[in-house]
Amino acid sequence: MSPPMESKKNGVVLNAQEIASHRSISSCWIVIDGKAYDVTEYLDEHPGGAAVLLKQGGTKLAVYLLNDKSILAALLGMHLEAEASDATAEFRKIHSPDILKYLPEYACLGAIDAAAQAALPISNVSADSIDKPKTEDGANKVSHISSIVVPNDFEAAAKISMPLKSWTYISSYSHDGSAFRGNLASWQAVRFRPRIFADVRTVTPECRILGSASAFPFYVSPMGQLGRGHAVAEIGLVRALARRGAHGVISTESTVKMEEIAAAFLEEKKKVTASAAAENRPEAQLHFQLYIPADREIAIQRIRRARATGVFHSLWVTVDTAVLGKRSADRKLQAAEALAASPDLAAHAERAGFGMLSHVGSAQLNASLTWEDVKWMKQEWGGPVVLKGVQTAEDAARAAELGVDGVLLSNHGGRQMHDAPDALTTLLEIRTYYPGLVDRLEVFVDGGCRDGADVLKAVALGAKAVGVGRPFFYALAAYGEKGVERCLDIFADELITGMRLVGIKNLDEAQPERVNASRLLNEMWRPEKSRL
Ligand code: HEM
Ligand SMILES: Cc1cc2nc3c(=O)[nH]c(=O)nc-3n(C[C@H](O)[C@H](O)[C@H](O)COP(=O)(O)O)c2cc1C
Repeated sequence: MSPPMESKKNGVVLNAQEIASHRSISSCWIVIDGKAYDVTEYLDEHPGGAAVLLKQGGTKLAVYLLNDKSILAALLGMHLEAEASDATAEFRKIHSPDILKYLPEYACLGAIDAAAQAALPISNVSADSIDKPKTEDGANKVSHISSIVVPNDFEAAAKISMPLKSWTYISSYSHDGSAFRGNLASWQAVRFRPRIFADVRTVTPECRILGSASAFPFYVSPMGQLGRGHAVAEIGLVRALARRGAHGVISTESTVKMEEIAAAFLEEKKKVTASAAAENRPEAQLHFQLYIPADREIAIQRIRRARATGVFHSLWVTVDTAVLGKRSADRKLQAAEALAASPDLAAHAERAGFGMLSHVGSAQLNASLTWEDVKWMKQEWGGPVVLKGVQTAEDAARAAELGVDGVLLSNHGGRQMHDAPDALTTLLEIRTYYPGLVDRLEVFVDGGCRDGADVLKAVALGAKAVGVGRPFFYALAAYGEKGVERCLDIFADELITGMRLVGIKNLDEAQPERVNASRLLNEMWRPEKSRL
């Protein structure tokens, strides 16, 4: 990206009229937080597409520093409705607070003065401005939370309550969804072998995750951009976790600053500590998920910031994202949005399905990582490290050799390599070819788990805990933090009922013979048969 002509304006105070005149594909300026940015050269690189930026051209995004509005509301326990008319709210609910770092320095044209700021029109274009197709029966009311009884019920509620673009972001998968569907199917391919006469009046699903007590062997997976679901965003999530004594992993791409998430979590935890201690319940715990950007310095700063909060127990480094997977549904929407925005964007719309367009820019991800990088990450963090997105037994074994504390077998919810294995099959691979490995490091699985009882299947096969993603995003989107609490309750209830019906009093009794995984074993990779 070469510096545009306007960069020479750097440092000069710009007036409103001048800014307002830059709203085309050949020159597009936007104002964020009292500063003008020339995003002309960024139009083609913006992972959210050119159309959304062009629609903001020549206007100001009147930035409330996110913390002022949505966080305050969250802390006060208010349910703040998303502000459809304020583009800043749109900007903030999609992007992590650090996002402007990805614009090159020369894109910042400089501060604008108060008079110019006041004279500029406020953008009121929503980033979610694409109309939703009408539902078949025309019903568009989210049902009462009491009608949500299984995790999948949240999906329908979220679909009704969310704008199409945000809904697509959460529900989509890469390519045609074969890994996504494989994940869902894998859980049903394993059956229980229930035992009778086990006196299951009292059962406990408590366990330890990386040395820290957990009420359940499941946790909320890291998901970026929770602000797109609900104004309470990550704050609502961690407050619900604190109240239920559950574990959750916080994404690098969170819409709220990690320090604010940590503070809200601590505050809520303080309120419930006494009752947790009285009932002898484990306390909630947060972990931090790290995307490693191309610039190692940025990664190190991120790790240090996370560590400095003193809240995150472990670091989960995502290793399945050398580049972003091909998210077909998002790409189609971006193309449609560009075409609808302006005929000038036809060429852009055609390119939206390829390359950098509709991908996270290369600066955010890092395609050059090798096993060597594990050393500095471990050193920087200085606590438990988990590799998130391991997909073969060999890589899990290599991680153990390097002294990594855990591996999460995952295909990113079917959002990365579209023909990737499901986590349960990879777990079977580990048990078959490296039988001692589950005792050398903690093995986690995620992808497609939609039933609390299913968690027990993974534990029986040697997993420490199961990550659950989309159901919690949907729950938050449809019902705010109350939805997250209900989703946790549903998973816990199903798990405990499952333990009783299978005849398991505690998780030590969840051993491989309690499940029949023959169908998945049939599909497992067998080197002796694969040699060509
Ligand atoms: C000018 C500064 C901006 C930068 C540097 C920027 C950067 C990015 C980046 C890196 C992403 C990838 C997702 C992420 O990591 O968060 C993204 C996605 C997106 N951005 Fe921006 N953005 C900017 C402005 C805007 C504005 C003003 C809007 C509209 C209000 C917008 C709307 C979107 C949308 C809709 C997505 C797609 C999210 C998805 O569906 O995956 N962006 N942007
Ligand atoms: C909307 C969405 C956002 C996600 N964001 C991240 C992320 O920021 N970092 C990450 O490592 N994984 C991310 N993931 C992957 C999840 O952590 C997890 O691996 C996956 O969702 C599990 O599959 P499930 O949604 O079927 O339960 C995301 C998944 C979804 C659905």
